[in-house]
Amino acid sequence: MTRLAANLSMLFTDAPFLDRFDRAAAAGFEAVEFLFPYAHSIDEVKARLDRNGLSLTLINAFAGDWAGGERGFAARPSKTAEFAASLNQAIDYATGLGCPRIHVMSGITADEPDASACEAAWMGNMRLAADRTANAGLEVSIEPLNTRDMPGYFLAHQDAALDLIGKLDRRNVRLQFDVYHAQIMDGDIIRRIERLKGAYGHVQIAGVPDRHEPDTGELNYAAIFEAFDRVGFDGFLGCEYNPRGRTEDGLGWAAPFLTQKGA
Ligand SMILES: O=C(O)C(=O)[C@@H](O)CO
Ligand SMILES: [Mg+2]
Repeated sequence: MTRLAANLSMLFTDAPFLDRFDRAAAAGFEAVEFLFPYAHSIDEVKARLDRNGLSLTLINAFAGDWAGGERGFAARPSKTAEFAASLNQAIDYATGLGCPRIHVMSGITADEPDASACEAAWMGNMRLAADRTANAGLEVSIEPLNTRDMPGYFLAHQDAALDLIGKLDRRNVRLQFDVYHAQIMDGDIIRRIERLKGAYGHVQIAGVPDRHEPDTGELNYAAIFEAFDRVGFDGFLGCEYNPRGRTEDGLGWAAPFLTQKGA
């Protein structure tokens, strides 16, 4: 069964962040995800989830100066203190908000002088993340990002991320399988959904190549939804795209999977 989560960092962005929860629920979503809730208290965010009966599927740990180009710390040898602080904060939010999963970003490492030091930093930081989140009953996700949108990011390919997860040897770290990034970098989406079954705990979707609604472009999302069903994926598909216009006007493709309000 296809279950959708609205990504509130990208959908309904004509409204202030806290009002996006109301808009997502009114549009028929039962779940949401977002990158960084940290400008708001846990209580403020929880009140919006509760009053709309929404569950939360994913948050990101703080990733640094986003506008300045930072994209997390895990693979950056000089940022271990920032990493630990962002992890503790994210665990507090995830626990307080009933969110099962934290996306921990690895960082831009293209300019780091020593690639092996980046991998060593990643291993150490991610083991810390895995162990602390496991104690809190949470999962960590890592996400390869396409090099067109995110040049220099530490993780770009699905198989490379899987290799790192294998070396990490922690059961609560899994892939965040973003179909948009995976198609741009690796392709072979249906076979990949089958082959990586169990290795991804969260999925995100968007049209390719423009990152708009998943109803145009080079991917056949009806077949992709069927493939996730066929392999028994029972998590949420995060709608992480830039709407072509007002979010609600572009939700025709999602209508079969949204709660019909007033029905
Ligand atoms: O850009 C994406 O895709 C995401 O999922 C964000 O969390 C940033 O990595
Ligand atoms: Mg994503």
